[in-house]
Amino acid sequence: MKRLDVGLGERSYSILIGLGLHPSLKDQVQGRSVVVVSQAPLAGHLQTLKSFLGDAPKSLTCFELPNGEGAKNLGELERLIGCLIEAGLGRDGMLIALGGGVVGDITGFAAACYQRGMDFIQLPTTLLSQVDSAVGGKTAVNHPLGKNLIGAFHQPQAVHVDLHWLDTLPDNEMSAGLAEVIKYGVIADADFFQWLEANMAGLRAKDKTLLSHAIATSLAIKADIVAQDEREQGVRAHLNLGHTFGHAIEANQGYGNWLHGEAVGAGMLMAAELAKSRGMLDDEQLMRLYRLNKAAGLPLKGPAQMTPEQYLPLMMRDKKVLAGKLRLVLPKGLGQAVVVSDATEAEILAAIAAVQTANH
Ligand SMILES: NC(=O)c1ccc[n+]([C@@H]2O[C@H](COP(=O)([O-])OP(=O)(O)OC[C@H]3O[C@@H](n4cnc5c(N)ncnc54)[C@H](O)[C@@H]3O)[C@@H](O)[C@H]2O)c1
Ligand SMILES: O=C(O)C(=O)C[C@@H](O)[C@H](O)[C@H](O)COP(=O)(O)O
Ligand SMILES: [Zn+2]
Repeated sequence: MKRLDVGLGERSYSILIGLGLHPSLKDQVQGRSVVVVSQAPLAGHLQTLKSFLGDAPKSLTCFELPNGEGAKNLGELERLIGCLIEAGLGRDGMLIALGGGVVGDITGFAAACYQRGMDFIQLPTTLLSQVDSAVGGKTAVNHPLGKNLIGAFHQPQAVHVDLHWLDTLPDNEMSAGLAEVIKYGVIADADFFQWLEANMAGLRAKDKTLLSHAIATSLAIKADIVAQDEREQGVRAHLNLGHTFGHAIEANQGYGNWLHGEAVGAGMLMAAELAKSRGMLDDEQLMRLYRLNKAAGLPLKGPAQMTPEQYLPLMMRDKKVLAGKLRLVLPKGLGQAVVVSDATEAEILAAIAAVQTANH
């Protein structure tokens, strides 16, 4: 079992990564009224969780969210809050998110809102949620006009990562998670990027030793950044590499038609093309990113029907926009990132077009 700590003073918590659930999870729910939020594909894992918790909770209610990104909306949030009220949850209750980023983000937001704030635990079951969304306290639902536009910063009490959960995860969801893993290499760790180049096939084959290393390295980077800048006033923006483009793709295509990780994968290439045009990335570094995304099974282009011009208004809804100016995260070589606020429309359109016409 590996343990990492997210150091946020009184909001600090631990991340436990291993095969099987850690006994401390039982202590965390002991004697409390619990609502577990999950989805249909997790039915087997939900049964295992219920058996593991046994009679530790005072009561346990299950709430099933519909499948897919389309469920991360205000209507489902209202339905979930209705379930909490009917289950008689008070502020001393506990929410558990058993699922991927969709379950984690909406459950976290419900925990932030319900009775003005209650505890919740993240049990992330997709690779993406294990390396990224379960940690850091960004909680949200989508608005039809933009991703994650309604949300709050609200940290979980604990994050438990059981590698067994990934056994049932479909291949395209593994690839989506690998996009965020690659992101950490690009923004913060050139050695990790190189390690990913050497081990991508093994990761896709779900080798547990490799996955454990990739998850722990990713979360160590994320925990360090979040501890420095919980509310994204500075360095946390680096975790958004590729997302200004990627969120535009998700909103344009209709939520769920492009997976978040797929859109981020294409978005990272667009940011990298822009960085190359500014001399911040050389040809070889750019090619390495294309090759690594390809090895991860990620798309190497944005949606064919989406024109570069269609990206711009959606990108302007990004939460990093300040004083009406778009701020973009760009790679600076491999292993570092910077935020720029002077990218012109022409540069952005050219970067998108470069990805759309590249032949890799
Ligand atoms: N809060 C953050 O910091 C943060 C970070 C990254 C992404 N996100 C958000 O996360 C969401 C994407 O999360 P995701 O990629 O986990 O997608 P997801 O939550 O939609 O899960 C993908 C699919 O896999 C199923 N599934 C989950 N675990 C499974 C398992 N073990 N076996 C079989 N099926 C399983 C789910 O039911 C779902 O159908 C997006 O909404 C994105 O905006 C948030
Ligand atoms: O934790 C962060 O900070 C991130 O940016 C992680 C991203 O992978 C994640 O998709 C996040 O939800 C995007 O943030 P947003 O503020 O653009 O919604
Ligand atoms: Zn993301």
